[in-house]
Amino acid sequence: MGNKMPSLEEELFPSTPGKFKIERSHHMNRQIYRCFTSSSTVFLWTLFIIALTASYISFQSFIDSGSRYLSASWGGIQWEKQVRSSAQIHRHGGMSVLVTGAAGFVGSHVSTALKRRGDGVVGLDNFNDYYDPSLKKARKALLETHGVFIVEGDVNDAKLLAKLFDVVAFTHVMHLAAQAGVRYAMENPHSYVHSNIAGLVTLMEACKTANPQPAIVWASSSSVYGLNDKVPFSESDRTDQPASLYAATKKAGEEITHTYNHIYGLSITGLRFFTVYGPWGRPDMAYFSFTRNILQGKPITVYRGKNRVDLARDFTYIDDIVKGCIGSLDTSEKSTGSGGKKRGPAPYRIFNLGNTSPVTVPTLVNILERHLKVKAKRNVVDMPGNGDVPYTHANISSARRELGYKPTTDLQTGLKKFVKWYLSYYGYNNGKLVN
Ligand SMILES: O=C(O)[C@H]1O[C@H](OP(=O)(O)OP(=O)(O)OC[C@H]2O[C@@H](n3ccc(=O)[nH]c3=O)[C@H](O)[C@@H]2O)[C@H](O)[C@@H](O)[C@H]1O
Repeated sequence: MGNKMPSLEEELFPSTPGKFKIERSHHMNRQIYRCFTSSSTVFLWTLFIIALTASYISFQSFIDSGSRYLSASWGGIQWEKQVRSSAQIHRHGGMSVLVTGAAGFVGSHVSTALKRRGDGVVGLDNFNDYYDPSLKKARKALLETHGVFIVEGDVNDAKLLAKLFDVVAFTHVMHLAAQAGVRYAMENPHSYVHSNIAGLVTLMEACKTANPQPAIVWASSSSVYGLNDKVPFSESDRTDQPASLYAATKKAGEEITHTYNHIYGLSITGLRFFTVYGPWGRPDMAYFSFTRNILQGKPITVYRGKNRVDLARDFTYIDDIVKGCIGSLDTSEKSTGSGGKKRGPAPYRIFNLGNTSPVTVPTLVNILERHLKVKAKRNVVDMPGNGDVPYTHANISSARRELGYKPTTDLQTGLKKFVKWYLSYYGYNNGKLVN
């Protein structure tokens, strides 16, 4: 009877202090030990899992960056050095310009002109095969002799754009990278969405985030006038009736850039180019492909409009366009935002850059025949419903007033220069192929 069963409380907290001490400390030690061993196990396991996750993530990013450096042609100390040196400004009050589409027709000419007068220029081009990439490589090689470095990459590559803005505080972006061509849009519609819409948005995102934000000048197109039949075309005319997907993406570009101007304070100038031609031009364009076919004795297809009316274009010579581009860069005011925040209103401008004297396509062929001294084999067909418009004619009074734009080259003179370049580039001597 004397052996009373200890209560739970007594077992845990016995009344004899010494015992309590011993018992308690012994018990507590066991508890603490148990507790410690279990929490240390958890702790160690947690540490182990964190370490494992961290090493997995860093391994992944190592693989990612490794493969990026292996597959992409950008990045690294040497690359950054080339970018910085190309962006170097060599005149007082000069600018540093990122030229997208720098290996393209207009891009290569604008880049050369900027570099010549002492501005910093970094090119960006994806060298796609819409037309012979060897012509783009040749333009690149020529630009290198002028000290312009072209980064091989796409405007859809946000990481590359961020890197470029990280390496150089560009004051301006001359955005000329695009999927060009009116009729090709029926063959490959998605390439227009990829370059002219998605690529433009990616570039705008990079520009709005950049600090300082650059001012942007970019290539829209005369094709935005679409079915508008009020001539000459003025910037305030209707542009809501595009005749091709190409035109629709350029018009969308005007709206997209307007949004970035409105929300983020980006300074925007959109240039509506009118059928630009000249040396180092685009082989997909009529004057270029006609020249090739005439010299090779192949027939050319000349489209004709409704009621047998000849098609006509306000053909504009490349040097005039370059002056318009540079005038736009020089007069564009600064963007007002920084770090993605607007600080005040910024300018939003649109200009026609044309020649103001439309010429019919058959007249274009006559001029080429004279310069080439070869008769064309013409195949005249009714214009298929492929996105073409019958006639373009620019009213350039805004550009004249605000940019000092004044075209000086007529089609006859401009084509003479083109033919001279064509013959020497493709190795013709007196019209005969020499290599
Ligand atoms: O101003 C623009 O915004 C656009 O200009 C240019 O488009 P277009 O004016 O269509 O130039 P281009 O193809 O040289 O055809 C010229 C004429 O030849 C006719 N044409 C064409 C090909 C052919 O085989 N036969 C023919 O008669 C044809 O019907 C047309 O009447 C740019 O390519 C474009 O990217 C965009 O920048």
